[in-house]
Amino acid sequence: MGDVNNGYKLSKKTRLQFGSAKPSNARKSNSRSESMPESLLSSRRRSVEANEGVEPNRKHRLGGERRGKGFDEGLERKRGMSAGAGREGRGGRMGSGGVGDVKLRTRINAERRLSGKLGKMRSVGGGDDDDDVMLRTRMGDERRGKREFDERVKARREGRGGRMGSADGADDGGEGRGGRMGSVDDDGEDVRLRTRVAAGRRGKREFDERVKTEQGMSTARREGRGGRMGSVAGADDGENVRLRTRVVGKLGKSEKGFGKGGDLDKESVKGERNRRRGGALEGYANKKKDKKDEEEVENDTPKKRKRIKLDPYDVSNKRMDDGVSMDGKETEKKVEAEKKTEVSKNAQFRAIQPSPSILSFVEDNLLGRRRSIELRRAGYNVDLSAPLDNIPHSTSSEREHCEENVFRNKLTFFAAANVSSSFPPADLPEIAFAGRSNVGKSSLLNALTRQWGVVRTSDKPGLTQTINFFNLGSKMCLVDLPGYGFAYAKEEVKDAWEELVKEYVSTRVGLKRVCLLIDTKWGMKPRDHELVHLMERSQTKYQILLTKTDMVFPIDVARRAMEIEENLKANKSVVNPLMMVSSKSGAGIRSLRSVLAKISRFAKP
Ligand SMILES: Nc1nc2c(ncn2[C@@H]2O[C@H](COP(=O)(O)OP(=O)(O)OP(=O)(O)O)[C@@H](O)[C@H]2O)c(=O)[nH]1
Ligand SMILES: [Mg+2]
Repeated sequence: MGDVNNGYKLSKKTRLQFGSAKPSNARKSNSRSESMPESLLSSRRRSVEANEGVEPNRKHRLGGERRGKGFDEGLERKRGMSAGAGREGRGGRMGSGGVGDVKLRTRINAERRLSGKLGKMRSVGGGDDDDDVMLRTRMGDERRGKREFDERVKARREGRGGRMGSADGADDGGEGRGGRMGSVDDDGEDVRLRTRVAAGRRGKREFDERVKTEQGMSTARREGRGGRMGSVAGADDGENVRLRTRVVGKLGKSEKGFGKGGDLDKESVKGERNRRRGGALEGYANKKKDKKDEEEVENDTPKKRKRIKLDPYDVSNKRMDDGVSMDGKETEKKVEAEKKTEVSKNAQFRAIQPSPSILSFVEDNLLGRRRSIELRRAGYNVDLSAPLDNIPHSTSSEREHCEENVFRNKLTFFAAANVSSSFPPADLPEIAFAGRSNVGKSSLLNALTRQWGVVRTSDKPGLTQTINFFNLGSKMCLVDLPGYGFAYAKEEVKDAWEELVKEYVSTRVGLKRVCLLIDTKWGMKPRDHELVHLMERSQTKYQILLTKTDMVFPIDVARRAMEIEENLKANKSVVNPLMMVSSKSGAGIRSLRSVLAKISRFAKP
């Protein structure tokens, strides 16, 4: 057993180290081979065991020398082959050094073949066996086949055309235009494959030609040439129908889009489409149409449209100008209505055409709002209070005396009454001044007598709360009445004032005239009319005085005067003319003095 191991080890060392053996390696390998199982021992060992009777070491040495000699010869041959035809792939074998080496090389070659390196390897040792022969034959065939293939490709690139045939196969009857890649072994399988590929190319080519033709025909239809799409292959079968459908879809047009002259085999396309859908849509459409017809037959009367009923009190659906009453807006609308009424009254007021006498009176007395420069041009000294009550173009720095002698007397307060029983005895002709609160009654007394400060005045309505009697000398008595209407006083107090005034103007003996003061800006109010009716009933002479004329335009002063005269022209107790005054500017004061002086002059005690 130890010889066998030594023979195995020595042959390997010999191959690697040209036959030299080393005892140390033998010992090492011996110890290793003892553990090697019997099944793994190679045929090489068995051949060594066949040389029994020879000293193992000597046999090994002789064999190694012989093998070394044969190896050298094989190596020389191999070098020559490698430099010549061996490199060109013609094969060739290296010589064998011995019988044992044949199987070893065979084994090594088999291992190398398995590793895929066979095509490039050369046999190290000699010795031919069947496997190597077959292997080399196959390798040579492959090399030849590759070489021939390369030659064909080269010839084709140089433009010689033709087809790439197989190395040893027959031509399969191709068209010759396309050029075919041949296989090394042109057997039946290759023929079928080429046939299939060629058929696929022909199919694609025919499809492209069809598409091109149909595109040309569709262009011709657009240009009005009409015509019908035919089948490229002749018969109009299902394949052509599908093709046209694809072409139409590709062009982005339905068959209807080709115009009236288009004869695009609509039935075929429609049939194809229905065939795809299975006719389900058409059946559904027909059923729906039939059902609609039945409903129309049953209901002869046309359907009524649904009308949406709107809630008139629903604010959310209403436009703003619908006039719907909304919370908090009723009062606003009332105010707006009143404003409209006021606007209409103002419009009526502005439509009044004053009489020429009134207009001339207004202009002569410079009534209405005037500018100071205008007053200066008229010769009045604007630095004085109530300048228009002065003499125009006066050189005196002081106020001239009143032209009416009666008004040159001193104004003296002598009685106040809040009830009728408190009235003083009527010894002098009395002239009373009545009107709404804050209309300027007390101010007018001061302006008439030019004695400012005798009668108390205030911008606060309701200052005068009793009937105040003033003597103007011994000739005349001036009476300041409390106002009526709005005042800063209690309602019952105001009612008492009104009753007292009414009693005084209706029952007072010695009352020669009641000057009813009316604010020029606002005109007569209902309470003014009440007092007018009362004086009409009591036949008390009254005369209308427009006050605060300096607050409005002259034309409006004339309009107001005209308006009041028109309203009171039917009254019998009213004394004309209507007087227009301004305690502030003094306009119309002199005219009023003249009127009142006549009363005192002609009044009987
Ligand atoms: N611009 C202007 N203001 C006047 C005129 N007359 C009076 N006033 C002012 O009107 C306000 C009221 O004047 P009064 O004379 O107190 O009025 P009244 O009628 O006596 O008022 P009662 O005593 O409350 O009834 C005062 O501030 C005056 O200055 C006028 O002709 N023009
Ligand atoms: Mg007063």
